[in-house]
Amino acid sequence: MNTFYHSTRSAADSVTSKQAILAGIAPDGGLYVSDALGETRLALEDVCAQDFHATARLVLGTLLPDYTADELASCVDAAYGAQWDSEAVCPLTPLGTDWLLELYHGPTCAFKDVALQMLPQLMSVARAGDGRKIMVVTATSGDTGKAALDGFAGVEGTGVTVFYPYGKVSDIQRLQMVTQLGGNVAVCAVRGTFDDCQGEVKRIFADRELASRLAERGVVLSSANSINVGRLAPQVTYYFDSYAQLVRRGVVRMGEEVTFCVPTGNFGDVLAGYYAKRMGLPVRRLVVASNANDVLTDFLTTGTYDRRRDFHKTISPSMDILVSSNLERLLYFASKGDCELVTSLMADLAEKGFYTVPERVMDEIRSTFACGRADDADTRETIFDTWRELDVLIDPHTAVAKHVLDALPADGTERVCLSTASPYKFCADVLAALGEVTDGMNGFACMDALEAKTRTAAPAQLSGLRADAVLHDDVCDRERMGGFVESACARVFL
Ligand SMILES: N[C@@H](CCOP(=O)(O)O)C(=O)O
Repeated sequence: MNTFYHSTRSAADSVTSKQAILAGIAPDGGLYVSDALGETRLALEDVCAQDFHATARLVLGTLLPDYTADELASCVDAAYGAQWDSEAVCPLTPLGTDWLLELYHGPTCAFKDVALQMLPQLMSVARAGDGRKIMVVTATSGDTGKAALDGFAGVEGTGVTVFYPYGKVSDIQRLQMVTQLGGNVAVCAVRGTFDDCQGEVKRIFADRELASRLAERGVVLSSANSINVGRLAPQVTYYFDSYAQLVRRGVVRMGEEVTFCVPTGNFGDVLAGYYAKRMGLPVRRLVVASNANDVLTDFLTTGTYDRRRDFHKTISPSMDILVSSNLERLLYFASKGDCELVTSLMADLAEKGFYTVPERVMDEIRSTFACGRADDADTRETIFDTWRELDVLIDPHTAVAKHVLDALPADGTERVCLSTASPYKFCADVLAALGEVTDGMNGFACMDALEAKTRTAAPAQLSGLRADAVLHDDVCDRERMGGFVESACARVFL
């Protein structure tokens, strides 16, 4: 057996990437990592000469080595087909003197589709011949939820349960989730924050009694969040592919370094950029852009990660996160695989609410990562200026990243701003940022007004929501989430 992945908190037990994907999270609460990361560097000449699909096969073949080439080829074809409204999948377009990497051309209009059109394919291959059924339990601050629902709806042998924070996602994000069709889906709002949802989902994964009750029915739990390596690996593709687009446009010479700026919440997206760098992509800087929930900016500046702070509800809700799960993977790699250190830092976070990282590890992190923040006023101003000066309509998360990028001193590299969602998912706040009065207007009135003002068109899958019935109206407290998952398993699988 090709043993390849182990927990960030212990290297004692290894599993294949298929097993890691089915499990979602390691039994000790750590995240699955591979010490082979960086051993195989992708040939840039190949990457620059091929399309997104071929690069996806190359990236996944490197990170998930126990999948066969044929298995990956059919996963890639199924994940990146006609459900995308751009043949390029993730096109790169000019943004003034920088570049916009448009990651929202998939079925749910957010970057999560890149991985969540793929994860169900990877899981189906991994569970072939395994009679167990999988309930994919997902916490979302707005985008992952719908992308997971869309990806897993109707997939044989799997179910998907999504928890989102009540009143803390945009109107359109909520409607995308609560109108989801499918006999294997469940959606529930939670009175609390995304961190409450994610924290409880992790506790549910660790609940041995629940696991044994579900096992009696042949059900196991897994994750569609970026804690699952099957979520993370597909996101590496667009870093390589965007670099290839820059080379093909003639603005970057092969081998020349590039800077990426990433709107960041759970740290999965920017970590995928770090994986790309370790796999040979010439990256000068990965810039972590935060909104007013700037725990990562403070961490990268001071070396102390401190979640004991006020939570801010912002106009970039998908980033309203104070516990960025994937930072644990970066700590593992930056400490050169020090599981003991990672375990003690995570224990400090759980018990004291903060941890401080040794300076040598911070030096390693800072050699690649930069950071910055944008509050809501900065975000609105950036949406307004970008539209007025560049004729480019961007969503609030992208605006956070653009604000941070604009504030950085130029470093001579070409710079790519990751655009993580369609502005129409946040039409009320985008319309208001453009100077329009939105009082008393619902999401669809704002959508119509935004189309009229900007002469752009809302994606059909968002404007079509107005005709869809609300199918999921459950709301619960954090303590009831485990019970909700168990009932969902009973309904979906029995
Ligand atoms: N920003 C996310 C939060 C979950 O992050 P993930 O990448 O780990 O799924 C969201 O929009 O749900």
